[in-house]
Order: sequence, then C-alpha cells, then structure tokens
Amino acid sequence: MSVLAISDVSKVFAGGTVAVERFSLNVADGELVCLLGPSGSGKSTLLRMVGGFEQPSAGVITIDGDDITRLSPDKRPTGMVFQSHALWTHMNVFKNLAFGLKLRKLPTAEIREKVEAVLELVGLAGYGNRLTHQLSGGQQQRVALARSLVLEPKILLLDEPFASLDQHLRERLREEVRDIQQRLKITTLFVTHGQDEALSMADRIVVMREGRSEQVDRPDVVYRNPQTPFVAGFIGSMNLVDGTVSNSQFSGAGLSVPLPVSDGPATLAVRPEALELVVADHGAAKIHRITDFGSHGLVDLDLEDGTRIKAMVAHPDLFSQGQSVDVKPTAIAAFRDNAQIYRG
Ligand SMILES: Nc1ncnc2c1ncn2[C@@H]1O[C@H](COP(=O)(O)OP(=O)(O)OP(=O)(O)O)[C@@H](O)[C@H]1O
Repeated sequence: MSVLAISDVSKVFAGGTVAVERFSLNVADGELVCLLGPSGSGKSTLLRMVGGFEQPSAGVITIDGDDITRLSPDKRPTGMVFQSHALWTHMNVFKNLAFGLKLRKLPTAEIREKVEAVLELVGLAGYGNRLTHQLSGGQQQRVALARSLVLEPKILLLDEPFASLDQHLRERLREEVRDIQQRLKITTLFVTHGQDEALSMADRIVVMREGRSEQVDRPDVVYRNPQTPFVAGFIGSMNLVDGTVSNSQFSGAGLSVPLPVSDGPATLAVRPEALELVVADHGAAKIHRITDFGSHGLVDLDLEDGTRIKAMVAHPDLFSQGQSVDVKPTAIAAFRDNAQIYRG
C-alpha cells in the first residue's frame, strides 16, 4: 500500500526556473526510495515540498490519503534530516532530542525513555550529557537522525545526510541508516547524487533529470535495464556510441555490430564488462591506456573517429599500449528518440 503519493507536482521558482516538472511517485509502506540525479535536477526541491519547506506550484501530495500539500512542516507527519545537521549547539544531546517531545507536552519520564531508546538505536547510548560540539561529524549526524526519529514520523526525509563526511564514514553510516530504517520499517525518501549510495541503500531508485523522473525501478533493474541513454550513462560506467542502423547492422565510430531494429539513427550502449577485446592487425580500436587494478584491468580505447571507450579485462597483461584490437560486445542496449529500442 502506498503511504506517500506525489501526484503531478511542479515547482516553478520566482524568475521562472522550473525545478520540478509534473512529477509523480508512490512510495509504499516501509519502502526506502532514493532520488538520484545530477546537481540541479530538482531532488532537494522535491524533498522540501514533501517536508513542507517549499510550496508546489501545482500538484498534490498525500500521506495516508490525507492531502498535506499546503500544511506547514510542523503539521506534517514527516521528519527531515538536512545535509548540515543544524543541531542546537547550546544544548546537550539529550536536550536536542527532548526538545520536540517537550513541545508535544509529553511527561518527563516518557521523554527520558524515548530519548534513551533512540540514542541506543543510533549507537550513542550514554552520550546524552555531551555537548554537540564534543561529538565527531558522524556522531553529530547520528544525533540529527535521532532527533527526527524520536518524533516517530510516518515518513523520514533525508537530504544528502552524509555529504559532509569522509568516504569511509559515509559507507558505515549508509549501512547503519539502512539497518535502522529496516528495523523501524519507516517509509523513507532519500536524496543523493551518489550512485553508490543509491544502489546500496534503496528499494527503488528514481533517476531524475531536469526536474523530471527518467526511470523508477529497483537498483539492479536501473543498472541492467536502463530505459533512456541518460540513465544508461548516469548509472555505472557505460560506453555510448552514436551511429546508424541499416539492414539490421549498427555502424558508428568505426564499430559494426548486428542490431535487429528498423533502419535509422541509434545510440549503442555497452558496459565495459561486456566488451571483449581481440588483438587484430586492422582492428576497430587502438589501445590508449591500460590500468591494472590487480583483480582486473581497465583498457581505454580509441575508436576510428576518436571516440574513447572503456573495456574491462581479466588479464591486462595480455594487451599493450598502442595495440590494434577488435571489440566484440557480449551484451548491448540501443536507444532512439530517448527510448530503449533494443536490449540483448
Ligand atoms: N529558492 C530557489 N529559488 C530559485 N531557484 C531555485 C531555488 N532553489 C532551487 N532552485 C533551482 O531549482 C533547480 C533545482 O534545484 P535543486 O536544489 O532541487 O536540485 P538538486 O537536484 O537538489 O541539486 P543538488 O544535488 O546540487 O542539491 C536548480 O536549477 C536550482 O538552481
């Protein structure tokens, strides 16, 4: 059952910037959905509209069937964690977490119980008396998460919550947040421009581009079966080659590949791991560079017209710089008019 329904929502800012355009999404109970897209694609604006920090220009947002489109943030059953956590520095951790509960006029004993439970949940049991500046960046971000969770929102909204943290900590917190989210079964909308974050955390990913959703699918489907060239190029590493199809044969940049679609222009998409290289005297590509990662190698290749593509190889020592090779795709997708026309 869907808890959050975003229907045909648009946001046009003063000055005419269209940040979000006719966006619709249903989020199921307990689901974690990532909004993934490049900078400026409208992710934060969309999240802020769900949280009530921004008003939609058009469209409706409902939670459990109730229209919340025009409600102020404090009247919504949502909890938002921002990129910069904005903890109250003059209060200790306990007071930061108790604040919202006090506003709700809960009895002191119950407040203490809830705060202690949520501190335990985020791995900060015993930190109640610390001042927030006595905490590390990761601990502060956990307090920010706890401050949202303690109010028991129906929907948790996370806006790049790990952006200010180093890579290692980010990976750890990613796992912790996913664990907590699954334990509480809390419906979550998560904004990120990091595809690793989205692929590792999400039940579903919304790939956003220029205020619109390009594809909504499970992470593995978004990766294996991108529906547009933008999604293909944005998620993971992908070689995109423009060309034309004639008599079921794709030609472009000196590559020739069977492609059983109607004649016309096409963009061929091939993952580096789906390109086989065969040393040949007058091959379609020339090896520009080989990078040996130990477990595998990555080969940069130049096609006839200078198009640079990448291939992943198991044994990089079999190849050498400057060598001429033929490239044989083992799995391809093809696109025309921004839509997938072939996959095989
Ligand atoms: N308050 C505002 N007034 C005018 N334009 C805005 C405002 N906030 C955002 N925008 C514009 O709306 C578009 C979408 O911005 P938004 O912050 O939602 O993108 P984003 O995908 O979250 O980007 P990032 O990953 O950089 O945070 C951008 O073109 C941005 O410049």
